[in-house]
Amino acid sequence: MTALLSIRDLTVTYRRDGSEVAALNHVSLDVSAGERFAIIGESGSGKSTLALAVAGLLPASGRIDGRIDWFLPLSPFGAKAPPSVLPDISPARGEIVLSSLLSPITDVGENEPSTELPISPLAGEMSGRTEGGATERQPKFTPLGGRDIGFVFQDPSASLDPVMAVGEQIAEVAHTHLGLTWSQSYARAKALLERVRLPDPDAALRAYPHQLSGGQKQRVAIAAAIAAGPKLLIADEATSALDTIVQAEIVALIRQLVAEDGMTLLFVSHDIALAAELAERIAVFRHGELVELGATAQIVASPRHAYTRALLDAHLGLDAEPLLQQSGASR
Ligand SMILES: Nc1ncnc2c1ncn2[C@@H]1O[C@H](COP(=O)(O)OP(=O)(O)OP(=O)(O)O)[C@@H](O)[C@H]1O
Repeated sequence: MTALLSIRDLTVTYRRDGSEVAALNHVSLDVSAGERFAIIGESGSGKSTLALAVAGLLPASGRIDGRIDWFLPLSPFGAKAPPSVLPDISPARGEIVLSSLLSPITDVGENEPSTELPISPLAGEMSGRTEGGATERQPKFTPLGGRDIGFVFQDPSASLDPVMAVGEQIAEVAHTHLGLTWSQSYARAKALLERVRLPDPDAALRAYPHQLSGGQKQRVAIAAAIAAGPKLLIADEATSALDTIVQAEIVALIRQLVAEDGMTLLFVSHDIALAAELAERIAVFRHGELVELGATAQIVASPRHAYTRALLDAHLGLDAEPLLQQSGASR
């Protein structure tokens, strides 16, 4: 499988009240294009930090070291993002590198003359390490939140604008990132509301978030996240606030949308059962460290790390059958 994302030696430290909190410690992993990849671990293990770092959404208090390399196909809408919507990545916070045409940087010279690439690996470099005195470069291209990366957060009430009709919120993504007219954008918003199976999409277009249930709001948030056709969908505890039945519906919806649109999924959850249901591979985090990474079947059937075993045991103690069935069904 072709890599979409390569993370190398990623370390994230937050500054808080004059002290430093290590959230991620020298994490390296690859995510393949088109795979469903889960990140699991207990609260505080660094899952959200990894998701935010990948999306370029870490808060200013987060210091990032290491590399995140992207292997994205070129956007037909131009390589340069409007500066106002660039993710918040400051030059001192690590290095994010983009390669194009789904070719790893090392392969660029072999497959395509780099002079013919609209975006060269160098031009795609987001920022240099300035603290060590290296040359600072202006951001020229970065995977763009909303266009290349769709992000679904745990709480849709916090991610949706309470005073904007949901149709407008979805249409705005399409208008901004796809260059559609407003009427085309609203047509796309309606089609997306149908795809996420909101009852009466016409009425839903004009609804405000407070008029929808928690599950319906999360469906709207998912519609907005995929409105520009991102390559990567990140769902960070996107079902955790929902009751079990709605949770299962949303997981099924995410699985379907990811398959239909050929997206890569980064599914962040504290729930190993949900992860096993959805993901092809699972990465287990503890205290900011990647302790185990493997195919879902291997993780569930023969975990190598005691911590993974403990997570499984904790789940099995509550509800043994579904996890095993779900992991079997996921393959
Ligand atoms: N903005 C922040 N400022 C300071 N420390 C933070 C910040 N965000 C996270 N942390 C700390 O970083 C560590 C990792 O947090 P993170 O939210 O990534 O973990 P998590 O596994 O996603 O947990 P949860 O499931 O509870 O969100 C924790 O110790 C947390 O307290």
